[in-house]
Amino acid sequence: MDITRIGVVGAGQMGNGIAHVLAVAGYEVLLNDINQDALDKAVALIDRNLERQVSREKISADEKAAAMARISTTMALPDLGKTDLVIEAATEREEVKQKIFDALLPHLEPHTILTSNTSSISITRLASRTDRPEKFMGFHFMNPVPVMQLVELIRGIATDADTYDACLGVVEKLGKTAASAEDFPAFIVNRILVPMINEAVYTLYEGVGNVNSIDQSMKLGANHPMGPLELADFIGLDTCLAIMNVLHDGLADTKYRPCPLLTKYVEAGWLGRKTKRGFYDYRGDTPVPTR
Ligand SMILES: CC(=O)CC(=O)SCCNC(=O)CCNC(=O)[C@H](O)C(C)(C)COP(=O)(O)OP(=O)(O)OC[C@H]1O[C@@H](n2cnc3c(N)ncnc32)[C@H](O)[C@@H]1OP(=O)(O)O
Ligand SMILES: NC(=O)C1=CN([C@@H]2O[C@H](COP(=O)(O)OP(=O)(O)OC[C@H]3O[C@@H](n4cnc5c(N)ncnc54)[C@H](OP(=O)(O)O)[C@@H]3O)[C@@H](O)[C@H]2O)C=CC1
Repeated sequence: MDITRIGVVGAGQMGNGIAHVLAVAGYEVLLNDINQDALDKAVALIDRNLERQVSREKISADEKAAAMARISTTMALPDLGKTDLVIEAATEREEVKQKIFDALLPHLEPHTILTSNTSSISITRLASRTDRPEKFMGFHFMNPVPVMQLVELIRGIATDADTYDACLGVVEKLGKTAASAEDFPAFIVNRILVPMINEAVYTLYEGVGNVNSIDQSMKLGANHPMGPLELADFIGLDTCLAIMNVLHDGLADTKYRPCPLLTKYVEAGWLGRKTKRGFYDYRGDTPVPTR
């Protein structure tokens, strides 16, 4: 199947990165959000990240200009009706994603493939509530999208081979590597990574270490590029908590219970970098632990 126009729903940290790499690869991108401010910020951030790539000679100035010209934005979801593929990358809440699909489906052409960048939610369940479960699958990028090599591709129970192959073709055109994951809670990367982050929060909660010693231990002692609490702030504490809840509910095992301290940070609205406070406070020149 020939894919040329791609719709991206949600212009947060993942949506802007996804739009960026799709545009560089030559796709026409239509980026949607409910918030004009999020769209404006996403376009400004894409411009900045592309400029950094130009200055590091990863792409030319002409390639940057061509990529920017391929990105349009809209607050009207029906505008995505003319795309060949939609990648939904809105907030990690099933009811949010469900409402988006309900609103979008009447406008989609029959051939359009519908995918979700969800970190954890059942692809089969999301697909079952659409008119095209065979053309629905998980298209899971990693953060930061322009840097991370992997994309997890997750087939729902009804996803057909043509849909999988078309999405694989997009991943290959992006120069990224696909990993095929079965549709179980949080798939592969987050099934392993996010319980590790949750355990780091328990380590903090129980006073085994402080924010600095926990992050330093995993950076210097296990060669992780970021400490687990720094990484949690980078992913978003709301997203980490949502993933733990999906694991806990979906696998019915107490080993996945979210740490109460993670819940408390989310309740405070301290969601990490995106709200400037989480395990670290980002409002100054350098991040400072918040406890
Ligand atoms: C939650 C989920 O569903 C799934 C997930 O995504 S889980 C999260 C997965 N991601 C990770 O684990 C990231 C772990 N961290 C890292 O790999 C590294 O810290 C990092 C790549 C983010 C930054 O690396 P670093 O060496 O500290 O920084 P730095 O040297 O400044 O940047 C390295 C490159 O990344 C780019 N970069 C860094 N942050 C970026 C961002 N937010 N957006 C775009 N590009 C970025 C830089 O421009 C630089 O590019 P070049 O190599 O082309 O020069
Ligand atoms: N963060 C990460 O490291 C990763 C996240 N993901 C997944 O990607 C998705 C997005 O995450 P992320 O980008 O981090 O989240 P963000 O919170 O950064 O962005 C989500 C964006 O979606 C917008 N949004 C909310 N509701 C709607 C709607 N109905 N229509 C259109 N846009 C909407 C939000 O607007 P507003 O702010 O106004 O609510 C916000 O701009 C989630 O499913 C997440 O699990 C996948 C891989 C990695």
